[in-house]
Amino acid sequence: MAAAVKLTSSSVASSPTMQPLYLRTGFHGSSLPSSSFSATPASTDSGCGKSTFMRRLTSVFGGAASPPKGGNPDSNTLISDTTTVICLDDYHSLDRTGRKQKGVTALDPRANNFDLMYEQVKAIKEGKSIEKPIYNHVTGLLDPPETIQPPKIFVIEGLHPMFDARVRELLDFSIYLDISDEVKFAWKIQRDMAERGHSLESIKASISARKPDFDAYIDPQKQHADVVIQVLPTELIPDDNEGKILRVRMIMKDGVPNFNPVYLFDEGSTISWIPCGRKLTCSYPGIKFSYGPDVYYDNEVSVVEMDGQFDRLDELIYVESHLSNISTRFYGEITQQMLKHADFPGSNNGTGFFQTMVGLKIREVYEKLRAKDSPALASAARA
Ligand SMILES: Nc1ncnc2c1ncn2[C@@H]1O[C@H](COP(=O)(O)OP(=O)(O)OP(=O)(O)O)[C@@H](O)[C@H]1O
Ligand SMILES: O=C(CO)[C@H](O)[C@H](O)COP(=O)(O)O
Repeated sequence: MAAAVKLTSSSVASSPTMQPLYLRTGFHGSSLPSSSFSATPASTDSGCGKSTFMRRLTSVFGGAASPPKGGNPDSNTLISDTTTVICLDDYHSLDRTGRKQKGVTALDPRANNFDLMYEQVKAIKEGKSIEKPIYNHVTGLLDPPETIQPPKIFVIEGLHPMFDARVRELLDFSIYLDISDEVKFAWKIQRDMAERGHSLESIKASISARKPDFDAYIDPQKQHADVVIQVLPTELIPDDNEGKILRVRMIMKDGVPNFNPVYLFDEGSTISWIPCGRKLTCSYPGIKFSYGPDVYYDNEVSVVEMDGQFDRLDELIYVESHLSNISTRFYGEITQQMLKHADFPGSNNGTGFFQTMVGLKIREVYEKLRAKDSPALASAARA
């Protein structure tokens, strides 16, 4: 089963930043059905946290992810025991020079080969290996292809995981990381200025140059996602302009097969909860959770929201125990995952918390699909 997760991050798919991440899982091998599970952690723009989300996701399935052994050192692919994550940048049809000559950005559909993307995602779901191109981010060139074998869970992440209707149809689950302009800017500064030596002007220019195509081609994909993780500035500090405290909303489509939205206290009601006090340590400005039904792009959705940040991750179990439909295998699994990756960006706020929950949801969707195809195999996998 392959899950195609698209981060319209997150992705995985920047002002309002969206990154698409696609996760697709597929069965292969003679004893397995040819159908596959595909999920897409949605995609967002560059620098919106797709990679971080992918690391949380693959960790839920166990095993470390690494590039294909003995292959191109600039491969964008990550392989672990059960999951293979491919980056849709590999379907750029124009290299860096070609885009410059034609005056198009990588976000423009004309710079991407959607026919090949569709054919290859379909082939993986059918249990066939593919010769996938590689876009080399170091040289800006298209390198010779690499062989991708069909994994159990196939994740596609990048800018356009939900752009092409044919590819969308193949996805078993999809996620979009929707980062607001303010937050995207703060993250870009943190990484590109502090860590990569870029100037403030060049970061602003790069965001502005991408914005028209981002709004035209990337952002609209979020309407197709099963889950959108929206990252906004806090509302707990009036006129906050630091962008360090975040308000994060997990928007979950109702009625998605094999997926039951997470809820707080009482399913379907509208809740506002301040968990700070004897069981949860909170420093200024505190933490506020909200939950309730809503409508998003004409779809009925359930939304869980967290504004603020955790002081102590070991106390997270208190919050976890008040959430339901979280798809954990044992009491405290979310807290355990958060503690395991305490050094990842966003581990003290709703970004890490909700990304972890989405990882568990993808695992559950995968297992349910698998159980339908082969009940015996699914129970063996859980054992
Ligand atoms: N949840 C978060 N909280 C705070 N900062 C974050 C978070 N996620 C990502 N960042 C910041 O954004 C940067 C980029 O994260 P990451 O590498 O995961 O993004 P990406 O979308 O994969 O980027 P690219 O596509 O450019 O490789 C991180 O170095 C960090 O500074
Ligand atoms: O949006 C991007 C990745 O998500 C990149 O900008 C795109 O892939 C082009 O790459 P490069 O900037 O290395 O030429």
